[in-house]
Amino acid sequence: MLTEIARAKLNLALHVRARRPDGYHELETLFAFVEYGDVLCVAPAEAPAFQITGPFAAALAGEGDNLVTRAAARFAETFGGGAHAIHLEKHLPVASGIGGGSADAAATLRALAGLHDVALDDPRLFAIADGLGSDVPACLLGGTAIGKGRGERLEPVAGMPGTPVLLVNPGVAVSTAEVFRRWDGVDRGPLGADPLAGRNDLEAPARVIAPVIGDVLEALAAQDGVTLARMSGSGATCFALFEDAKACAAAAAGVARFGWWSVETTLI
Ligand SMILES: C[C@](O)(CO)[C@H](O)COP(=O)(O)OP(=O)(O)OC[C@H]1O[C@@H](n2ccc(N)nc2=O)[C@H](O)[C@@H]1O
Ligand SMILES: Nc1ncnc2c1ncn2[C@@H]1O[C@H](COP(=O)(O)OP(=O)(O)OP(=O)(O)O)[C@@H](O)[C@H]1O
Repeated sequence: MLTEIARAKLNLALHVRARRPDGYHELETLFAFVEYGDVLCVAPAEAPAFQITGPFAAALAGEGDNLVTRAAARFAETFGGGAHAIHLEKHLPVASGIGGGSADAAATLRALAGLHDVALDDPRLFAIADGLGSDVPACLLGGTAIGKGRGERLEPVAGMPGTPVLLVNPGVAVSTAEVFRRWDGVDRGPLGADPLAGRNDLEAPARVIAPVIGDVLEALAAQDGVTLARMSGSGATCFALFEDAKACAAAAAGVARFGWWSVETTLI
């Protein structure tokens, strides 16, 4: 059996540059990952089996089309390897901008590659990831990287490992497609030399759908020791980076009264 952590993805900055004829948008983003994530266990089995447990399992109950089983099916079509029993422990809020489903799909591919001696840099694995979603290649790479195109043109860059992060989600699921549809079409420029000085261009359209995102950002920005507070992906999860773990813990206590989902973790 192989266990993989499907770590949450953050877009430390996300610049939307243009809408393409295929309906997708050209992005420039700084991807980073945190320690915290879903837990995926994969073992060879007589017949395929898939089980979801954990705090956010209910949000996926009844959805036949999980990204985990889709990833496993694509892997089997390309590499064979027989049936597997897969267990997903769902800790990340669903449809929340931190790429939970994408991370699960990438963790599935990594686990199956490990079980069947497929190299993680095999281009066929990357092609499967690319076909499953815009964030899946970045999750397969799993480290800090600049993403261009739909997010699949990746260039690894130095990260800030160990930086304390507070994730906060106000409990509103936001559809990625709808947020992109509401983008105003204005190209506000590329990621600069310091991507942290950038922005998340999806924040404004996401706030129209879920105004509570503004409350989350305001609460995070007001905490002591915050170096950056921003929304991730298409929302509604927001993150704050802190000078030290003590400030992060104090901020977690500071926002607890709102009753939002929150997790203290670190960048990898
Ligand atoms: C917002 C981000 O999370 C930033 O990392 C990603 O761009 C979204 O990645 P994802 O959830 O894997 O998204 P996908 O499943 O590929 O696309 C969902 C929908 O979002 C829209 N979409 C997504 C990515 C992109 N570059 N442009 C888009 O317009 C499309 O309408 C698409 O049908
Ligand atoms: N294993 C999974 N975990 C979460 N969502 C899944 C999974 N499999 C399929 N889905 C579907 O994918 C949709 C998007 O979920 P996900 O949590 O990946 O969104 P997200 O956090 O907004 O991602 P992104 O940041 O990539 O936009 C969900 O609404 C759900 O229907």
